[in-house]
Amino acid sequence: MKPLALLSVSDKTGLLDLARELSTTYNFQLISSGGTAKAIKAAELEVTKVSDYTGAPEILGGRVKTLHPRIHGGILARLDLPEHQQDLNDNAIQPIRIVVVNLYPFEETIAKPNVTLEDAIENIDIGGPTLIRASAKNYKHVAVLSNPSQYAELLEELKANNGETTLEFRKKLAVAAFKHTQSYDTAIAKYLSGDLVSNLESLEEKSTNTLSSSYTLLCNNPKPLRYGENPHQPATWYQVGATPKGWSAAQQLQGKELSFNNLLDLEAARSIIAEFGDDQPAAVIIKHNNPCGVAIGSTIAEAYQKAFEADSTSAFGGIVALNRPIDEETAQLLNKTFLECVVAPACVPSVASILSKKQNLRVLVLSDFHQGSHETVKTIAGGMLVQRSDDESVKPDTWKVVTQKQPTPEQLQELIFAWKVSRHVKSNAIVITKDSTTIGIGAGQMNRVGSAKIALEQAGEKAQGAFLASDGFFPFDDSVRTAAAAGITAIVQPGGSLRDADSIKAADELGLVMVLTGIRHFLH
Ligand SMILES: NC(=O)c1ncn([C@@H]2O[C@H](COP(=O)(O)O)[C@@H](O)[C@H]2O)c1NC=O
Repeated sequence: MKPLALLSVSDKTGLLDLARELSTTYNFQLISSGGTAKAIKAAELEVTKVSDYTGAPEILGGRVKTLHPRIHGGILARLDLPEHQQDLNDNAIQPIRIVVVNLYPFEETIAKPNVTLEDAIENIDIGGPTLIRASAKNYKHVAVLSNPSQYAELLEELKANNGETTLEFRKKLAVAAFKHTQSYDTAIAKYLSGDLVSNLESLEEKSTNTLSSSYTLLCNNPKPLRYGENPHQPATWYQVGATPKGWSAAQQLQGKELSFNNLLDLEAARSIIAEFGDDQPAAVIIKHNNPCGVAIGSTIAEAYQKAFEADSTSAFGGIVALNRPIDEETAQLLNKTFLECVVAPACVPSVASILSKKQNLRVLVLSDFHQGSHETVKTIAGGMLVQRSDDESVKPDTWKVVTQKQPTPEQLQELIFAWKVSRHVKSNAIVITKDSTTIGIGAGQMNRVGSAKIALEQAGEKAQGAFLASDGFFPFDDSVRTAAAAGITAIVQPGGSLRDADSIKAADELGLVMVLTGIRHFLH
C-alpha cells in the first residue's frame, strides 16, 4: 500500500511541483481537501478527495472538511504501539506520513481596508491548525509542513533519505508548526479583542480588571542583521504583523544593507518629519538617535541645506529624512558630505545617477511617514514596559502665555517649531531655534542647566533673538536667566514646577515671552 500524504492548502504556491514529486518520485498516495484536490487533478496528477477517503462530505460551506477520525486517527496514531495499530486496523484507517497545510489568510484579510467581522471570522481556519497541531504532536511519525517555503527542504530531505524523513527533521518542522499556530491564534485574539485600541484603552483604565492578562507581540519575517548596536551583539529585525508596514514596507534604492543603528536612527528621523506634516518642506538629520539639524525651507533643497548648516560637524555620517521627493538640487547637496542614509517619500528618476556616485549611501523610499507604532515596548529585568507612544499632535491652542509680553504670531510659529523638535530629543532636552532651523540642541544631559549651556554654546551669537524649548519644566529660574543672558527672546516649556512663579518672574524681569504647554515630553 502506498504511504499517504495529506495536502490542504490555501496558498497554492509550489503545490503542483510538490504534489508531482511526492506522487511520482516518492510514490505517495495524495489525499486533499476540495480546492487543493481540484488544483492537483487539473495538473493531471492522481489525488483522492478527503471526502471520498472519509465518506463524509465537506459541509457548512467548508467549515468542516478534514475534521474526521479517519484523517486525525491516521495522523495521531503512534505506530510503535500495538493498540494504536489495532485501532487503525479496526477502523480501516491508514497512517498519514506527510501533512502539508497552509492556513486561511486571516492576517491578510483583516489588513484589507473595509473588512467586515463576518469576513474576518470566516477566515479563521479551524481544520488547518487542527491538522498542523495533530501532526506536530506526533512528529515522531509525521512530517508537517505549514509554509510553502518548506517544500524544497522536504524534497531534499526525501532525496537524501531514500524517500523517508529523519526524526530530527520532523522535530524541527513540528517546532515551526507550533510557532506558526501560536502566532496565527495571537493575531485572531488581538483582532477580536478590538486590536491595539482596546490594549491602549485598557492601559488607560489602569485597572487590573481591564488590563489584558497577557501581552503578545506578533512578529514575522525575521531579517538577520549583521549585528546589533555593537559588533558583538547578534541582532534580528522582525516585521510586526503579517503585512509589511512602516520600515518593513520601505524600498531601498541603493546602498549597503541597513544596520540596527541605521534603523533606530531612521525611526527617530521618521517621527520628527511626521511631526511637520506635508505643508512645508522639512528636513532632519539624526546622529545617535538625536536630531543634530532640523529645518523648514521654501524648497526641500533649502530645508536640507539649513538642517545641514545647523551643525555641519555632527551631520557627518548622519541619517537624513526629507518630506518631499529628492530632486536633483537636493541630491547634489546630499552628495557633498558623507551620510549613512537618506529617506524620502519618493525620488525624482533623474537623481539615481547622481546619488549612485555615493555607492554606500543607503537611499530609501518610505511612502508614509505617519505610520508609527501607537505603543512602545521596552524590556527590563524580568519584565516588559508598555506605554502609549508619545504621538499626540501638538495643540498650541491649549498653551498659556504666562508673561506680560505676548508672542507675535510669527514668534508663536517659531515656538511651535522648537517645541515639536524638543519632544524628539533625549531628555533633558533644550532646543534653540531661529528661522525654523535648530541652531543649538542640548540632549540627554543629567540636569537641565547642562543641556541649556550646551545648546546656547552651540548657538553662540545666533542665540540673539532666538527661541528656546525645554521638554520638561524648569525647577529653578537659573536656565531662564542663562537663556536671557545669551539673547533668547521667547521660551516654551511645560510648566508644572513648584517654582514656576520664579521662572515666570525672571522672564518678566528680563523681558522674555514665556509660554506653558501643560504637557511634558520626556524621552528616555
Ligand atoms: N474545516 C476543515 O476541516 C478544514 N480543513 C482544512 N481546512 C483549510 O482549508 C484550506 C484548503 O481548502 P481547499 O483545499 O478547499 O482549498 C486550508 O487552508 C486548510 O487549512 C479547513 N478549513 C477551515 O477550517
